[in-house]
Order: sequence, then structure tokens, then C-alpha cells
Amino acid sequence: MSKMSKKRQNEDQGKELKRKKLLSEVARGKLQFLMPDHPDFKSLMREKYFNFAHEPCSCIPTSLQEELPWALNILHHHGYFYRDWVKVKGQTVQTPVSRTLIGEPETTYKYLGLRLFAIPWCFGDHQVESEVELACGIIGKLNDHFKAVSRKLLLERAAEKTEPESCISQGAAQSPLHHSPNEETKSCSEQKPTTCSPSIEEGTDFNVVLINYMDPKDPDLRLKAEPYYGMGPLAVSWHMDSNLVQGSTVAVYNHTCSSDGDSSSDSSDWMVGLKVSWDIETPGVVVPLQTGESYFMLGDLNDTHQHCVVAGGQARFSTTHRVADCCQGTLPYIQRRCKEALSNLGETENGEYKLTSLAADHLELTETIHNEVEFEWLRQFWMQGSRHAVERKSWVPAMEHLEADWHKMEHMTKLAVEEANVLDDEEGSAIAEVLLPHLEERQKLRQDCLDKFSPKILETMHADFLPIHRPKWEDDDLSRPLPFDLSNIISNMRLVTKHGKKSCISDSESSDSDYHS
Ligand SMILES: O=C(O)CCC(=O)C(=O)O
Ligand SMILES: [Fe+2]
Repeated sequence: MSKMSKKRQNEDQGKELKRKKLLSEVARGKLQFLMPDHPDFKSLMREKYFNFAHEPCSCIPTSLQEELPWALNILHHHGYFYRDWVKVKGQTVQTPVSRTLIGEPETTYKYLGLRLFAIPWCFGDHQVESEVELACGIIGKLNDHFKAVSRKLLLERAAEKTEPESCISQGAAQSPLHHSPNEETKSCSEQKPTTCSPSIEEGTDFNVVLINYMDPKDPDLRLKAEPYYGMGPLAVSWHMDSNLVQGSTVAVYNHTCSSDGDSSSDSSDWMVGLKVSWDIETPGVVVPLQTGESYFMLGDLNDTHQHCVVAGGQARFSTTHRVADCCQGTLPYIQRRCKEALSNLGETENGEYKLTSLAADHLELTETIHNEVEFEWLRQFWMQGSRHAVERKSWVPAMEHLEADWHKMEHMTKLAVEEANVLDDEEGSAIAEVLLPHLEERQKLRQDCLDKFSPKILETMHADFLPIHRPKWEDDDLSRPLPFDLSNIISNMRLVTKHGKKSCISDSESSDSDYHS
């Protein structure tokens, strides 16, 4: 076993032990949580949840306070919220909360295996054309405001520390962010690895807002009870927000929908729960949220603590403002990658495609990008259905352009497969060795997409949300360079590799490749 996998195995065993201990404590009913009315709440917050801030309605300007409920209801009214199909422990499951993503143009945010494509909050030169665009603009305004509030809160927290060095010696869980202006100019790819904190500006430069909506009275929902402390029914289970710039803040605006005149309605509060990750000594906390209030997980709180959301009695929206780590998650990024891949595609004098170089690293790069654009972008976009695409009309031409680039990469794979077959043993097998793992991965991931939804789930889905498998074609479609099903090509490449030649010399004659020529 390699050192890396041994280390991972030890870590997994460590986590499993901690989980067992945690569950046995739970079984003994020992885990405690505090609410704000508890006499020790304030000191616990100071000591163990220092980077949590809970702010009243007045932290948002009155005009914006008035616009926000309108904006959220417009998005809801136009059907922009839906329950995402995500992967949890290899299973496709639907989130209890409905969601939508608003953000910087051309930005995406990936969570639990699903890439969300942001609806932009600004529109370049063109005038706002619809209520929905106006609503997104209002969310953008709140986002700008939250940047300023978060920066102020972080500076206040930093000032509260009497000795500046103490934030280092007290460990990561308590460290507020440092202001390090010379890091601000660094580009994404130059950013230091995850152990260093971003500057205050970087760590609050929210680029996406994931908005949640849930009506607890929805009869389709069956909420699970919070399992460790008995906090109540969970709208969002314990988690850390993923795919964020490490050490960056998350800001949340909470809006509950009043149900005037309905005396039977349950008026229990929505609450956010927090706990220190992997810690059963420190009590958890749960903080009730009134409509219009906000809370902030400042600096590294999200990296060291977990949070959950306990459902209240009424329908509720929350806007969660994040600094998504989108080094590999923006449209310009994937467009650059495609350009890089296509730089190895040339033309012969007769105007036919040819590969400029057959060097392993060039082929390797093209095949990697081929899979990246197909599975991280094209299929992720179309699998979310027709309504998703209509709502994201600004993304559609970009997706079509990426698909045209991908189509050229299909030609490139075909050319490489042909070269592997015609070149002499040594060169041919070197090409096949490079291609094989990528082709196998492509084949597996295509099948995973086809299998993502069981027939039972598909039966219950509204037509607007049915997955679109795009690109998809019949294996004998001659307009395509290669078949959709790559099994024959994979068998052919296996035979061309040195290993394949040695073990299957006798039947190599009968294994004609079956791709389109
Ligand atoms: O709704 C909230 O207060 C937070 C939701 C949350 O944790 C999430 O969307 O990741
Ligand atoms: Fe979260």
C-alpha cells in the first residue's frame, strides 16, 4: 500500500473511532447545547464560537430591507427555486431545501457533485429587462452591503484580541483574519495553498449567493430530527460549506414569510446550530433567527466548525453569500482550457484535421481537458433540465461554443486512436497507454450520467426537470467522429498497449477497432 493511501486509511480509521465515540455519547444523552437565554451562552460564544456574529435587522439599510422580501418572492413566484439532486455517499438524493444560485456573471459553484451555474446579478451594458433581473440586482446589492458589514465585523473581532499574536497561538479555531494587503494582487493560480488565510478583502469578496427556500408544511418533505443534541427537525443537516476559499467568511440573511391571520400556524423559530467539528466536550449552540436578521460565519469558522439549520414553523428564505473557490469554476477558465487543448489540432493541406504533436504530454493534456469540459461543464449544465437552461439563457450560447470545442476534441481522440493503430509497436503502444485511462474514465462517467436517476425517480420528475443527456448520439451516427459507447475502442487500445500485445498476441487479429472512419 502506498504511503498516501496508508495515511488516508489511518485518517479514516481515526474519524471512524471519533464517530463511534460521538454516537456512544449521543446514546447516553450527554451532548449539551446552549441557547442565548442560558447564563453561560455568552462566555461559550466568546471562547469557542468567537467568529460567529448574529446581527439585527438594522444591520441592513431600510430601503434594502424593503426590497429584499419582494426580490425573494419574485424569484420564488417565477419558479427559480428547486430541490437539487446531489450525491451523498454515492446515492442520488434530493435536498429538502429548494435552491438557486445568483452571482458574478460566468461563475459556477459546485457542491455535493453538482455544479450550479449562477444567474448573474448584473447585466453588463444591457438594461434590466424583467422582474427577475431586477430581483437578482437586489440580491447583488445585498451582497455588496454584506461585504462591507463582514469587513467591519472582522476588523472589530481583530481589535477585540488584546495581543495580536494570540490569534496564532490560540489555534485555528479562534483566529480572526489578518489584513495582508500584499496578497491582494495575486491571481487565482498564484494563491498560496490552503493553510494561509486570505486577506480581509479576499475573504469577504463574495462572488456567489446560494439562496435557500423551504416551506416546512410542504407534504413532500420528511425532515430528519437533529441526531446528536436533539435540536429539532433539520432543514439542512450538519455540514461545513464546501468549495469555498479557505478562511473566507459566509454571510447569511434570514427572511421568514409571515402567515398573517392563520392562528393555527406554528410560529416556532428557524434556528442555526453550530458545533466544533469532532469535539464532544464543547457544548453545541443553537441561535433562533428572526425575520430580517443576519448571521456571519467569519474567517475560518466554517473550516473548524459545522453548522446545521433547524426548521421553524413558517416558510423561509436564506441568502448565503460565499467566496466560492472558482479557480476552476468560471467560464473564462474552461474556455482557456479548451483553447489549450485545441492548440494541438492542426490542418493538412487538404483541409483535414491532424494532430500537431503526438508527444505524451500533449495527448495527456487534451484528453484530460476533453473529460473536464464534457463532465464538469456540458453534462452538468444539461442534466439539470430544460427549465434550468431557459432560466440561464446567458449561459446557453457559451455552452454551445464549449460543445463545438468538445466536438473538435472528439476528432482529436479519433486521430490519436488511429495513430496508435498505424504507428510501430513502440510509438503506438505509448499513445495507447496515454489514451486508455482517459477513455476508461470517459466511458465510466458517461454511464454514471445515464444511471444518475433510477427509473423510479424519473417517473416522479416533472418534464421541466428531466435530465437532458447532451451530447448524446447513436453509435452509428456517422456525423460523429467516435461512437458514444467507447467499449470497442477501449478493447482496441488495450490490445495496442505493450501489455495487451504480450498477453493477447494470438487474438489481436480478430479485434478490429469499431470506430467511425
Ligand atoms: O439557511 C441557512 O441559514 C444556512 C444554510 C446553509 O447552511 C447552506 O445552504 O449551506
Ligand atoms: Fe451551510
